[in-house]
Amino acid sequence: MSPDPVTLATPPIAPASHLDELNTEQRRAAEHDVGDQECGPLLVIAGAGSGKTKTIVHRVVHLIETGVDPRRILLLTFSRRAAAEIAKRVEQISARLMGQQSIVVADALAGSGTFHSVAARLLREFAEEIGLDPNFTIHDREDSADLMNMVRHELGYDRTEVRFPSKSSCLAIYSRVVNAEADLRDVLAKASPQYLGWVDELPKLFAAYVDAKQRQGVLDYDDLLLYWARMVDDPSFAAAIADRYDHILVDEYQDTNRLQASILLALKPDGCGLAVVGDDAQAIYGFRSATVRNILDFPKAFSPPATIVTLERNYRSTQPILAAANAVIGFATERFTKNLRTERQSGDLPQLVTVPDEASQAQYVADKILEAREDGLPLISQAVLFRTAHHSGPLEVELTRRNVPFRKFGGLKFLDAAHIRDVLAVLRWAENPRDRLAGFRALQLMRGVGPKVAAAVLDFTGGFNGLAALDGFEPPSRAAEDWNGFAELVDRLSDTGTGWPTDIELVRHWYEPHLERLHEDAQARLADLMQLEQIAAGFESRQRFLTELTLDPPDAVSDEAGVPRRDDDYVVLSTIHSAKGQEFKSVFVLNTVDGCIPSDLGVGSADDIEEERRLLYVAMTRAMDHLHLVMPHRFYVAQQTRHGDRHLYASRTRFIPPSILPLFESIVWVPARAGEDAPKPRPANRLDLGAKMRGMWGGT
Ligand SMILES: Nc1ncnc2c1ncn2[C@@H]1O[C@H](COP(=O)(O)OP(=O)(O)OP(=O)(O)O)[C@@H](O)[C@H]1O
Repeated sequence: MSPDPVTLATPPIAPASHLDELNTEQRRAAEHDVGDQECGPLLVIAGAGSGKTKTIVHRVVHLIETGVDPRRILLLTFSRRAAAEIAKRVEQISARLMGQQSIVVADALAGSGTFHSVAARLLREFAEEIGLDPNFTIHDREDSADLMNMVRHELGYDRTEVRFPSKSSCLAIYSRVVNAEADLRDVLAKASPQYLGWVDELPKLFAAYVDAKQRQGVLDYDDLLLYWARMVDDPSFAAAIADRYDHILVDEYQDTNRLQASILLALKPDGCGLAVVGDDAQAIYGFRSATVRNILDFPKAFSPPATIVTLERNYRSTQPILAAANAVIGFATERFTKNLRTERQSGDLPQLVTVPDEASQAQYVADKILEAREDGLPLISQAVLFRTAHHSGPLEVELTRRNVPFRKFGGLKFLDAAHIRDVLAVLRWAENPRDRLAGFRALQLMRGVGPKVAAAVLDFTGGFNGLAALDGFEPPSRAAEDWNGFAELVDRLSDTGTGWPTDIELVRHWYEPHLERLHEDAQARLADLMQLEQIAAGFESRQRFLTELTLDPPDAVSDEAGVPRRDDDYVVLSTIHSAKGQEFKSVFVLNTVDGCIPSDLGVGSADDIEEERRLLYVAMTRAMDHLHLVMPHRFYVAQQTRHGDRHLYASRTRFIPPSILPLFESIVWVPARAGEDAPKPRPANRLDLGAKMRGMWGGT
C-alpha cells in the first residue's frame, strides 16, 4: 500500500541550483541515479568533516525536486537529533526552492528516524499480523538486565557453586548473539571465554528470558531489530514494507550491525534506491555488535556491485591537525578511506602535552580554556573529550571551583535517575499492564508495599488495568494510607479520555509527596520532572513518548555541577562516543595514554585495538583550529591491589608511535606552585648597608 502522492500546486521548480554548493564528489553522490532509468545502490565513503550531512541533505532535496514523493523516502540515522537536523536542513533548502509547498516536505520526513524507532513503529503497525500486542512497551538496558536477573533467580542460576555470569554479562552475551547473528559458543569463545563452561545453561536462561518478555508484552532494544529482521525474512512482509519506499538513505552506516544490514538487504535486494553513507575510519560501536564489515562488504552484496563515491576533502580541520589524524589512522589495518586533504592552512601543530598527573591535567585544561576565552574564543567552541565518562571527574571539580560553566554529554543519562525511572514506570505500567517490571517498581513507591506485596498485586491483577482490577485487592494495613490515591491514579491513567500530556502531570502530582519522602534533594529532582513534562509535551501520545524516550534518551541531568541555562556559554565535556558528528574550534583530549586510549577494557582482541585507534581518530577530527592531546604521567589508583592505593606510571598512547611525533608539538607542562612564578617585588634604589654599618662607628 503506497501513500497518496503529495500534491504540489505547481510542478517542481528549481533547476538543481542548490547542488552548486557541493564539490564534484559530493554532487556525484547527491545526483547518483536520480531521475535516471538506472537505480543501483550507492555507498558514500565520507571522511571526517567531508560534508556527509550536507551531501545527504542535498540528495534528499534533489530527489524531492525531481518529483519523488518525500513520504516515499526513508531516512535512517543514528540518533533522533541527527534525523531532526537533516529534516530541518532539507526543509530550509526546500523552502528556498519551493516556497509554501515545502511544508509537505517537513511533514513527510517526520517518518524518518533511527533504525530502532522506525522498527517500533512498523512492529506496532503490523502487530496483529505478527502475533504481537500493539501496546508493547520497550525495556531499556537497565530494565532488560533486571528482567534477566529475575529469570536467572527463578532458574536458580544465582546460587550455583561456580559463579554464573552476572545479569549484565548475561544480557551482553545475549545481545551479541542476537545482533551479530552469531553462534553462542563463538561469542563466548571470543568475548567471554571464562563463561564457556555455561554454554548449556545459557540457552535455557535466554529461552526463559524470551518467554518472560512475551508474557509481559515487552520488547527489548535487540528485539526491535530482531523482530523487524524476522518479519522481512518473509517475502510478503518484505514486499509490503519495501513497497512504501522508493529510496532508503542510511547515515553512519559504519555503526550498523549484521541485523541492520540484513533488514536493508531484505527490503532492497537489488539495492535499487538504497544509498548508505559512512566512514569506516570512524566505526566506534563494535561493543554494540556494530561491524565495520557492513561497510567493507556493502559493494559486493549486490550484482552489479554498488557505486562507491569517496569524499576526501575535509572542510573542518587545519592542515596540521588533519596530517596528524591521517597519520594515526594510517596504521589501521583495513580501510576504504584514503588520507583526507584540506585547504585550511595553519602554522600551529597539534600539541602533545605531558603533565605530571590528573590534577595538573585538569589545571592545564582549565587554564587554556580560560586563556582562549580571553582571546575571544567562546566556551561553546571549546570541547574536552575523553574515552570514559569518569575521566572528566577532576576537571569537573576544577571547572566548578573556577566557576566555569560546562555541560557534560555521555555517561549518566537523564533516564538513569531514580525519580525519572519512577515516573516512567507508572506511565509504562498504565500503558502496558502486563509489564511486570514497571508495575513492580510503581507499586513499591507506596509506603508499606515491598517486593512480596507488589508481586501479589501483580498476580492479582493478572495484567488487567484500572480500578476494577485493583479493587478487590486487600492491601496490607501499613499500605492503606497510600492505597486509595494510587488506585485512583491508575484508574485515571487507564481512562483513555484523560489525554496526553495530562497523564504525566497526574503522575507528577501523585509522586511529589513520595519524592519528598524518598529523596533529600527533592527540589532538584522536581525540576527534572518538570523538564520531563516539557519533553513529554512534544509528543503526540503516551505511547510515542515512552517509545522515543526509551530509544534515544536525552543526555543531560540537572544535578551535574555547573550546568548552565540553555542560552549560556559553556564548555562541552563529552565522551568521544557522544561527540560523534560534532565539531569545535578547540578540542582537548584527556588521558591520551595507554590504558585509557586504548582503554584497558578494550584491549582484548586485534579488532578491539583497531576500534580504539578509530576512537582517537574520531576525537582528533572533531577539532577545527586547535587540538591538545593531554598525557598525565602519573595516575592514582584506588585500592586496586592488596597493597592498597598506589600510583601507576602511564606512557603515551601506542597510537602515536615515535615515527609520527614530528607532526605534533611536544610540550611538558608543570603547574606553577602558588606564587612561584610571580615576579618578586624589588626596590628601585640601592643601599650600601656596609657603609651604613661602618658609619655607625664613625667610619666611612
Ligand atoms: N562543499 C562544501 N563547501 C564548503 N563547506 C562545506 C562543504 N561541505 C561541507 N562543508 C562544511 O564542512 C563541515 C563538515 O561538514 P559535515 O558536518 O557535513 O561533515 P561530516 O562529514 O558529517 O563530518 P563527520 O563525519 O566528521 O562528523 C561543516 O562545517 C560544513 O558546513
